[in-house]
Amino acid sequence: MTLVKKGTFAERLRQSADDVWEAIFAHPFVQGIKDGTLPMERFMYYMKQDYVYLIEYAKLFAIGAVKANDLTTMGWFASHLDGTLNREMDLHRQYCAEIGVSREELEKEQAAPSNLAYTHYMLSAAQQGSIADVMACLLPCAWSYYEIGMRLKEAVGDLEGHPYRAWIEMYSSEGFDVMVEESLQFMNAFADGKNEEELQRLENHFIITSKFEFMFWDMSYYGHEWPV
Ligand SMILES: Cc1ncc(C[n+]2csc(CCO)c2C)c(N)n1
Repeated sequence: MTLVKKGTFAERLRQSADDVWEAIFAHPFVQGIKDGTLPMERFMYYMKQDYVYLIEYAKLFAIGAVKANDLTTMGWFASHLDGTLNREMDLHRQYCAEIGVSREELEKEQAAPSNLAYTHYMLSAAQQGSIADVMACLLPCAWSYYEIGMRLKEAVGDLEGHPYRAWIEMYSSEGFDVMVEESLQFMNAFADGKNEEELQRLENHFIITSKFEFMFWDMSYYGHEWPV
């Protein structure tokens, strides 16, 4: 299940945020997806917020492509920019179409405070930093979803008739593990040769974006909106 190799920088990152990740796995929103008990109305709120999140998140792949030092890396970021916009977001468009929420309505969704803070933190760190900063911010998003997807699929077993089947299948699908594994390899390569101060900055990005992942689940479950 774990893709991380011992002694790598990625392992250091994973360990440094382990308590945050455990809180994510135990969160009632994630547990509710697993049991199928999460109210569909909360799930749809999450999907709409996630849709506008992904538009901003996808820009990190674009920044990564600009900051890449070779064509293989540039191509990897470009292909995931395409994948996010045209495949992952299709899942959201499909769920929304099923309950009568149009594409236009999805695009008009206003980001809630935690959502806006999360994407702005990543975009600022990515723009100011190197490709290593871009990857440290991107990683918790893809990697934590991979671990959630694997845990949920294992716990649920047969997904037939499960209300969140498409969601669980997307994040536990083959191909997604490849994406995460490649991200870890890039992270280790980008961290190579960096001094301790730089590594700590990357670790800090990883911990903060992991905490934002928790906040995204929390916001989706409790509906933390703008106070006025
Ligand atoms: C808040 C939030 N965090 C993580 C993901 C998952 N995710 C976003 S982009 C990507 C990689 C490939 O497109 C993955 C796995 C999400 N949807 N929403």
